[in-house]
Amino acid sequence: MEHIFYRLFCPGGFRARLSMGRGSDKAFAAYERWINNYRVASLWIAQKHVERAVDANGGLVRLENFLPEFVAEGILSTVGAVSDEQWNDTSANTDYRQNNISHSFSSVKHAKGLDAVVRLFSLVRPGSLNSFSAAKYCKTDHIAPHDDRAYAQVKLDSGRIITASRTLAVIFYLTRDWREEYGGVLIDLEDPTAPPGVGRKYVPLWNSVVAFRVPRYHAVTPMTTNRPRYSIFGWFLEPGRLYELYRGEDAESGKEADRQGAGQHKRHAGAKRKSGGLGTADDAETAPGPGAAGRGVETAVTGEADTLQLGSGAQHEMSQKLSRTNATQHGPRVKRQRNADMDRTEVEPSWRRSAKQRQSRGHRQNSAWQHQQQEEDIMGQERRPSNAIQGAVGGTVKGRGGLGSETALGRVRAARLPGRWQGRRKHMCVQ
Ligand SMILES: O=C(O)CCC(=O)C(=O)O
Ligand SMILES: [Fe+2]
Repeated sequence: MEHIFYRLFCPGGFRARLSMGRGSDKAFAAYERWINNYRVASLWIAQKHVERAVDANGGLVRLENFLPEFVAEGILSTVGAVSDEQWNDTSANTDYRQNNISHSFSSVKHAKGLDAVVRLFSLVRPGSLNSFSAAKYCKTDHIAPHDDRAYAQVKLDSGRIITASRTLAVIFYLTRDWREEYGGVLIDLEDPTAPPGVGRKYVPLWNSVVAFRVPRYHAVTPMTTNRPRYSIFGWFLEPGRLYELYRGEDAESGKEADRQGAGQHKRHAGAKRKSGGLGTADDAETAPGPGAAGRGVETAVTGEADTLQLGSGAQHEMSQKLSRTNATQHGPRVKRQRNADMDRTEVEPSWRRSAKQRQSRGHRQNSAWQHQQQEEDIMGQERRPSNAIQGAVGGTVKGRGGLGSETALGRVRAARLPGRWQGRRKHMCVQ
């Protein structure tokens, strides 16, 4: 309940809107032109070479000044203008019977102008399945250690359902002048240069991206300020079960890990949690933060709907209902939970529109190329899976994201995964 209380004092969009300052209408219009211009946006993102940078930096990288300043401002205005009612509560308590760990924040996938933002970040890995949302952390919000491992079942246009795994996490920070003492610090628990169990701190930096390969243990420290911490976060997925998922055997070791540390996350033990519930339709708006971490096998069984989005050009869509399986993997000594929520990324309409416009203007080739490219990317994977993916789909292969990272995991002192999504409960964030 504590986090709900603090959200009452977590000022929202009004202030963010002002942040564009004088002439903000003009600036915002320029932002809208930029973000809706596929060629400009895709070239900009492409020259960031995010994945190359991730690999060159041991699996996690921070890229500063990621977007043109006025674009970052425009995104902050867009996210800041999301109303309190639109933010979805994304929280759970530590509850070993429910196999939950502590996390809380607010998230939203669909709001005015947000589709364009989500679409922009899909360009980090064009033509791939992805799932992005906006996040807002208020005082006491946090995420306990987790590794983001998760599956999603994706229904292709052909009707075939494939399982996909998160493989790359991307977070874009909208935090001006943030200070460590405000909390909300990202801790990379697998940085080889950091003391074991302590990790490396990434104080959220305005207009920066942190990207890392999944799985990778990390956490967000509890917020101590009423200043909202806004971000865009999400994952790219690849076909196949590319790592093992938790099966529940390690619940006891998770308890042990909990005893050993990360005690600050227990502060939310009193929060209300929807008991045993699977995701509701509204959970689709709830972003898959902590590892959809927990979104578990139950969901798959019940076959809840989900839609993921194809990155890049955007004319093509996976407008599918997905029955969802989500779970994440833990190494030894790791607490894990599973729960249900949904993660629906609708197709971005405006680029699709502009594609049509381009076609009607005789620029067919460009948009047709994008469409075909995406279709080949996904369908090709479906028709001609790599050996790794074939094996993974068969459920026998530990993919590159799996327990191969056991060495690193061994250094994680206390790792617990976030818990059950709370579903419909909305936030009250007032000025
Ligand atoms: O916002 C961050 O710094 C990390 C968020 C995160 O780990 C998540 O949403 O799973
Ligand atoms: Fe995460």
